[in-house]
Amino acid sequence: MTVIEVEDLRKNYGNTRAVDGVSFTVARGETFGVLGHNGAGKTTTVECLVGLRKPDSGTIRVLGENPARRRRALAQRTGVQLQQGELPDRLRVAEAMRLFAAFYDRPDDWRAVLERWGLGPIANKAFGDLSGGQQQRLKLAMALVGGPELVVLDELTTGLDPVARRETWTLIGDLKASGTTAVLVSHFMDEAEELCDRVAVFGNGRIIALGSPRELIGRTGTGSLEEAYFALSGEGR
Ligand SMILES: Nc1ncnc2c1ncn2[C@@H]1O[C@H](COP(=O)(O)OP(=O)(O)OP(=O)(O)O)[C@@H](O)[C@H]1O
Repeated sequence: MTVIEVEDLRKNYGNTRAVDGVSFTVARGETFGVLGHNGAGKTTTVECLVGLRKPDSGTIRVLGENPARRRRALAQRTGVQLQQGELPDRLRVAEAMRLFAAFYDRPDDWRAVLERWGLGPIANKAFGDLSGGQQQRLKLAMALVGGPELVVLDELTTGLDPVARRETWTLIGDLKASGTTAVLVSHFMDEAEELCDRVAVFGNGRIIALGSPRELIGRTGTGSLEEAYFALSGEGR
């Protein structure tokens, strides 16, 4: 079943063509990577998917709904972690989970989610006292407490040290294994190669390549998704 369908999406900011005719689909259970350089149109696309921005034209269906019209209904079925997701420093882990669970009509048991994502031992710690990796783990748990059918994660591992990044990869692996559909926006090609079933490479508001990491590596005759990305996007090294 198709969870996301985007057809000829366009969005301008004044004279800037942020998204310029983007089409793709995401199947149920798929982990789909949205890749590309700064300003390529990734965040705008994802914001349209979750109903935070209204497209100028094109059609979007997420879980069968139009996000621009049905944002609230979709928010009950979707977990979102966008770039600017800071929490108050003094908010404790358990409080954050309880608060987020209250946004949903039928949330999972937040204590169980907290344990499942390894946050039990730090449940009483304040957000500001957590390590970067722990903060990301909490944000991921918050995105999942509603028991979503789809999660959208924007630059989940930006700013994390290598150990915390790997830990986060393991969490995403667990999420994948649970069958949850995921859209990952990332700058990191190694991450996308490891985690994503398919990726869309964005450039100047368009998709310049779409396929599994293996297909893109094969198509470009390169040895890694990072090399394939450079070959496809024409970015300098
Ligand atoms: N609110 C806004 N007002 C005006 N221009 C914007 C706005 N948001 C984004 N843009 C512009 O639209 C284009 C696409 O931006 P967008 O944030 O979607 O790209 P991105 O691929 O997510 O970039 P990054 O990796 O830096 O987050 C850029 O040229 C950006 O400067």
